[in-house]
Amino acid sequence: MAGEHRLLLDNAQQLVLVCTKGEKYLLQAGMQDLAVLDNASVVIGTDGCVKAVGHADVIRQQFSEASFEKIIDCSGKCILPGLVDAHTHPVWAGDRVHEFAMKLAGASYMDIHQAGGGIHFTVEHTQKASEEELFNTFKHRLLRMLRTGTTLVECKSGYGLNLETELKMLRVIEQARRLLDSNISSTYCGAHSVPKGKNATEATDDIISNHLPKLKELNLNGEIHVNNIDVFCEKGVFDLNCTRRILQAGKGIGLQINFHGDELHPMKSAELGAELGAQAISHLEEISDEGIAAMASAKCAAVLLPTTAYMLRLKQPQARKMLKEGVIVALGSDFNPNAYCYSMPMVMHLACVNMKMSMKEALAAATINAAYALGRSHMHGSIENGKQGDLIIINSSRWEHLIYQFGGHQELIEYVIVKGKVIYKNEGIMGY
Ligand SMILES: N=CN[C@@H](CCC(=O)O)C(=O)O
Ligand SMILES: [Zn+2]
Repeated sequence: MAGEHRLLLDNAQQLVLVCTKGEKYLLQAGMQDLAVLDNASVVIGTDGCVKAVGHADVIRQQFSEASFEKIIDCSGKCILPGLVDAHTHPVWAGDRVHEFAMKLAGASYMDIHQAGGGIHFTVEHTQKASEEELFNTFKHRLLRMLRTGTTLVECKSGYGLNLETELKMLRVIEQARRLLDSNISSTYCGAHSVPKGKNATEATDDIISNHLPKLKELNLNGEIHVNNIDVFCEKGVFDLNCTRRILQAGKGIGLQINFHGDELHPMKSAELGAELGAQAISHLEEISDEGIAAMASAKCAAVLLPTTAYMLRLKQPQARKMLKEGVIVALGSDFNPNAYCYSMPMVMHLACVNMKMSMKEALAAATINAAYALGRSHMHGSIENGKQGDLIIINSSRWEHLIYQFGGHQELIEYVIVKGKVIYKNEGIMGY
């Protein structure tokens, strides 16, 4: 094959494709057969998409007449798809390190929330922050995520609660979508908490009558691109009825339903999500057996968040039961001021140790299935012809090291590539 191409990744020890037949997601059985090639190469075209994958000698022969803007020798290294983080809250001002100390001393997440801290604390600071300040900190966080291998990330609003600040957050997400290399799925989460001075029904009415019509207008005229609608469906926050009303209204303006459910109390959120055709539901530590069955048959992805269960010492979500019963299991970092973790390699490690997933299951959950949870698995989540050329190269001869070396991703990840362009190269310590 002649012609000009953007990138050749030559002769990797292992090339982890994840899947090969255009699967939109992998269920438990498919996760066991994760597609991995030995001594393999990848070609990315000038449009940023994958043009060829295969054994190195075959690719060399096929492309002997071609020219490449860049060639990377991957001998002894592994190539994996860019990681997908299916759940983050990355736009905010004011950290909550003081609350971490309170939780270590025994306070629960809800104790702090009901005393006016938690999300309320972050809302107060985010409302006061300028758009520029929010963008700068958000940018820094996205760059840190990229360095840990995340190339597609879901980003929520939800620390504004009033229309003005929610829109400020969504504009910040939009600016990043336009200016930075990260691929972003944007989520309106105005129902993240009940704002001070309103009850849940009043907040629900405000969202449906004022927030969503404005979002629809801004989405239509292209000022912002919001993809998903989210609600924190929880005892003392938004009950099932308010959640249903908000999600239905969001779906009515064309947003995918992707919400927080069954985290601290059993709420029947999973049953509701399945009924409403939700693309995904996150947390699910308290899901019912009926909820698991309903999500499996509705093909509604379960976005499990191992950092939250770990930091809040919650019971672990039942990953094994969900996998066994045919639920599409995905992973997210839940990066937020409560769970300060950017790293999907660490999330996969926690999923393996605490939720008893295998490394293959964790990788599928952090790639193709996380992309499915965002409705993006036709272009992301695996290395297949026609998909976006988002990849990471690790300096190890076995891909499992990305999960095994807890916290070792900083040294292991040598390149992060988005649309065939190297956007991060780890140069190591000076002089070594
Ligand atoms: N549970 C609700 N929302 C977040 C926490 C947000 C916060 O505490 O600021 C979560 O997914 O864990
Ligand atoms: Zn969350």
